[in-house]
Amino acid sequence: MDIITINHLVKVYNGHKGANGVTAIDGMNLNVEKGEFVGIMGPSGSGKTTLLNILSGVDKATSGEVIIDGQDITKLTKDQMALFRRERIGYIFQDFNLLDSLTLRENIALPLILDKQSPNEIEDKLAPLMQFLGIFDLKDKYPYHISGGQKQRVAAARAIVNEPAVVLADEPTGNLDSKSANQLMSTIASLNEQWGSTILMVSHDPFAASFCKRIIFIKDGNVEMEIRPAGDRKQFFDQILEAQSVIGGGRA
Ligand SMILES: Nc1ncnc2c1ncn2[C@@H]1O[C@H](COP(=O)(O)OP(=O)(O)OP(=O)(O)O)[C@@H](O)[C@H]1O
Repeated sequence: MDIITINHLVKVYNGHKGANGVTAIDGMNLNVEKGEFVGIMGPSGSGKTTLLNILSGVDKATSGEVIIDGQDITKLTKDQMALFRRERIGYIFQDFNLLDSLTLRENIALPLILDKQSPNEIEDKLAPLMQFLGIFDLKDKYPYHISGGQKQRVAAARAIVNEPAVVLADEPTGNLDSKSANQLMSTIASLNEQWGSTILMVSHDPFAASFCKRIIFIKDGNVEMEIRPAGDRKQFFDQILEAQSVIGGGRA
């Protein structure tokens, strides 16, 4: 079952009033199935951020359809989109965006509190998730009391606590050393494999991308090619490097 269906998506920046704008997305078609872990790669300027911004409703498509969990988000008003985003989309950001004045438990519960769920409902969702991620014993601590790796797991828990249709991750390993990047990607992969979350991740980093189950390479605002692992993760890493050498996609 598709959880994301993108049909003939076009995004032109500054194309109004007869001006020739910049075409960032150029008639893209793309499907993501429920439970997939998809990486989006491509050279600088190929349209990755624009695609993520449209999926998250930060930016409006110029034309085309973007159907997430049965809803064409291009048809939503600003307020409807804000609600849809809060209820149906989870995010993992580069800098985690945890709130220092809240405990870890409160940080994770925030989407549920905003959704006005009862304390019992919230507890029922939080406890198994925190246990799964190995952060249950830290629940009453504050972000400045815990390590970077633990912060990542709290951010991952917050991204999926309200069972979003899809989790969007934007360069999640961008600021991390290689050990932390490995830990974060293992956590994200376990959310996908064991918790069943659908994840779409934009990354320049072949190591991070090697945890994905499918990688879509975009170029000039369109899907150029896609690859799936032919063997283990090391082999997939080599496949990614090879694909990048064909179309470009390292940090320009
Ligand atoms: N707000 C904007 N106004 C005008 N043009 C824009 C805007 N944002 C992006 N663009 C252009 O759209 C194209 C796609 O940009 P985008 O940021 O989506 O690429 P990207 O693949 O995410 O690049 P990077 O890997 O460098 O982050 C580029 O030509 C860029 O210059």
